[in-house]
Amino acid sequence: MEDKIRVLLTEEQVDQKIQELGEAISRDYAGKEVHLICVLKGGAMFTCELAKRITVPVTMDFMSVSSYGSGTESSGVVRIVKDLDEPLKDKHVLIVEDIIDSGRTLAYLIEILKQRGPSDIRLCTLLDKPERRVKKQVKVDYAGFCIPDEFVVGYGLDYNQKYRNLPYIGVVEL
Ligand SMILES: O=P(O)(O)OC[C@H]1O[C@H](OP(=O)(O)OP(=O)(O)O)[C@H](O)[C@@H]1O
Ligand SMILES: Nc1nc2[nH]cnc2c(=O)[nH]1
Repeated sequence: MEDKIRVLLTEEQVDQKIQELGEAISRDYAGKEVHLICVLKGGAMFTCELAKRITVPVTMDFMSVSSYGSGTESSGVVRIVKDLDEPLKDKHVLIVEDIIDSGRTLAYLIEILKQRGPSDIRLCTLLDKPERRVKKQVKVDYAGFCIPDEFVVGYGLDYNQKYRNLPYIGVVEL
């Protein structure tokens, strides 16, 4: 059965925002190389679109983490399913996520990546749900949109593994 999806952010709004983020990142990293870390699976589409709009030299790596949780809640106990291929020593690391919700996944990830000796670590997310934050120490350097506490899909985000391919952000009307 098809779910009913209400559009929250159109494809044009998302494209425009990614362009702006790409420009801001290119300005801030002028004269440097930025090492993008894509957090799979949700971060894949956003990372690719963002990378296309960054004008400083870019390298990319991919990581997959699984957060033990029930339903739509993450628990903060995070397991690395696929680790990075490259070391982070002396790199300007930019973690790219589709969404920060409780902040549990990122709080854990930032702690383990810091131990690998990067020059600096920043965080870029397409969507932020600040009202939901449990881990207040997670500081978002680049946020596309702050959204209300609704379960969203599209642009990499899934509902039971579906809808990651939607070119817009929507809410599944249950
Ligand atoms: O701030 P938090 O409450 O920790 O939630 C955010 C995390 O949840 C989503 O991933 P998910 O576990 O759904 O995996 P997926 O990207 O493979 O779909 C998202 O990509 C973040 O990694
Ligand atoms: N698909 C999806 N995954 C999430 N993980 C944390 N918040 C969300 C959300 O709103 N949608």
